[in-house]
Amino acid sequence: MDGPESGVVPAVESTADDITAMRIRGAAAIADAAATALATQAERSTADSPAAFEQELRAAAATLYETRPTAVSLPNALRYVLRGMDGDTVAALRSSTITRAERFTRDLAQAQDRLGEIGSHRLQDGDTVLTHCHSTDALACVEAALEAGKELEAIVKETRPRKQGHITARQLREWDVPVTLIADNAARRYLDRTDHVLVGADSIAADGSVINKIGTSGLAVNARERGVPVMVAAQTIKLHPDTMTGHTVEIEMRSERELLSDEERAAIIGDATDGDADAKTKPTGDVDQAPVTDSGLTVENPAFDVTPPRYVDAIVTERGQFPPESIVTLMRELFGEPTDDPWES
Ligand SMILES: O=P(O)(O)OC[C@H]1O[C@H](OP(=O)(O)O)[C@H](O)[C@@H]1O
Repeated sequence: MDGPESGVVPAVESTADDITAMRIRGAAAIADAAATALATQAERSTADSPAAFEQELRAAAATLYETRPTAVSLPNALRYVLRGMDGDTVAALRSSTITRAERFTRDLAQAQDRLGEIGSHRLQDGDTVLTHCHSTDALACVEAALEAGKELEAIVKETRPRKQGHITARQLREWDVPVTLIADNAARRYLDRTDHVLVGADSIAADGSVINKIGTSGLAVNARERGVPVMVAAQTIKLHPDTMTGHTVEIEMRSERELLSDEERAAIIGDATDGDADAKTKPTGDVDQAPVTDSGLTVENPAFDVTPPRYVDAIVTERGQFPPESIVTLMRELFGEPTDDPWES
């Protein structure tokens, strides 16, 4: 149930819209926004019984959960906050939920700082890092290295189609790091000048596979061929508990409009009147159904890919750095046996 009858407040709907449209993006930022939205739901709820309050919170979590499928930090954040909802009265439930969400946000920031410090030890004075997309966890490693007095340079992949590499470049320039911005296709050539490939993650699977922005896997394979180590910066909130029981991570398929304008589509298929992309594609995020076209032109836009563990040298978390093959030990320790999602009841 969605909409006013579910009791979900407009602020939660608006956060969900922002995540779907990627106005809020990046796995950590999404988790932070989702936890904050649950706190807002708790604060503004007009539920008149504990059961109604809990039902509203579950509906709000479900609304947020439905936005994007790949970054596990989102369901991990929702689960964490909902499991802290405790009390026999609406007032007690409200206050425990808000406290839990605030704790989540605080812990998230602290974990990133700690991760950054650990990751910075891998970076030597004078090193050049090559980045893909924009990851606050990856940048935390650079920031900590700079604070330790090391000088670094960066080669920044543009990261089509949404060019999040520009966000990385802007942040690095604010820190005075010399930046060389390159097209994605140029990455292999620049690996000769690279000391570390440094990327973030949206999810880490139990076998140590890294699910990150599309293009990460090709970059990692090329880096291995060139002998350049690949370092993945990922807080433990990126560990995907369901993969311990054999589930795979859903790869988000985004709109073809991120790749192709109506005009470009019309130019390819040779029919200027036939440019309405929405009329020809299944909705964004539906991975089971490939876009359907009546023009013979199919456009696919996966947002993420899977890098097998053999191409990754280290996963850096706030709990230390791990070879990817041993990450499952940390997952068992943190998550134990997976249980049902609290919003699915
Ligand atoms: O949590 P932090 O390290 O900031 O970001 C992690 C990852 O989230 C982003 O996904 P998107 O841009 O939301 O599709 C990128 O794939 C990035 O590597």
